[in-house]
Amino acid sequence: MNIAYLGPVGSFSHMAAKAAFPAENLLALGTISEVITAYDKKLCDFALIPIENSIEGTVNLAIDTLFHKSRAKVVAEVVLSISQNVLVTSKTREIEKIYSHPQALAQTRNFLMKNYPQAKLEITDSTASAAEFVKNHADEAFAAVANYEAAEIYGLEVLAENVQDVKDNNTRFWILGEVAPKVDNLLELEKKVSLALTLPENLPGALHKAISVFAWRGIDMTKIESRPLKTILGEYFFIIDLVADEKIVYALEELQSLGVTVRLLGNYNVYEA
Ligand SMILES: O=C(O)C(=O)C[C@]1(C(=O)O)C=C[C@@H](O)C=C1
Repeated sequence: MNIAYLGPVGSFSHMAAKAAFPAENLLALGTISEVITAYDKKLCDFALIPIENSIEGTVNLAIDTLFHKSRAKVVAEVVLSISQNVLVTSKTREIEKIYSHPQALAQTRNFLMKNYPQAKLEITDSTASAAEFVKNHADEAFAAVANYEAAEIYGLEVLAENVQDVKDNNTRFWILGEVAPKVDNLLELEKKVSLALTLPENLPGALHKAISVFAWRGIDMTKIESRPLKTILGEYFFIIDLVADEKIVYALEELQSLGVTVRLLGNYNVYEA
């Protein structure tokens, strides 16, 4: 089986993909959009994308691409503990530029500002591509924020370790596929259902009415987030995560009668990597 993920090797997505699919063929792609497109074009059996981090929140590019450009279904979630490190080619130079994925720079913002106030922050498509870039510019005073494995893979030195601003740092990854993958090696944490709701116009209190269908049935909502519909300013869709519950089917019927458009993103098991 082929599993697409945000590469290159040594990214956190790579770690999550290895944890969920230790014996499968892993396909490193350059961007999150490319990973989703590869799945949509059936170039892989499963695709793994980062969705949300405990410090920095939703990975907007992933949610937006999934909602606006794809019909892919979420068939599993993997939660990975994230430890960020500052990687360099030489420990003796004053760092001029620090490269990383925006999520990783955000997770280490305070540490970087305090310890390298002179350094410019530069965005890359992944933490591992930052490490690769720093390796390929070994004569420059550059650093990458990336994981420990990337230091080994790209032959970089670890200048500072475990530098995220909140020590307990976790990222959720969604696995896109047609059927739930066999993930026997990981601990199952819970079962969830994720929905994307679009509210009808001209319905006062539409969001209140929509989420009340879960509240009065005692269905546990673990996340709600709005993202722009990309139509006009002030129009949104809502991502809702629920703890799996057999009453959800009735809640969906009620949403339909309210005129709420519901897309079932997935009904899946959550695993700890
Ligand atoms: O850049 C990587 O290594 C990724 O796999 C992406 C990503 C993300 O988008 O959140 C994954 C986990 C970490 O939170 C930082 C970056």
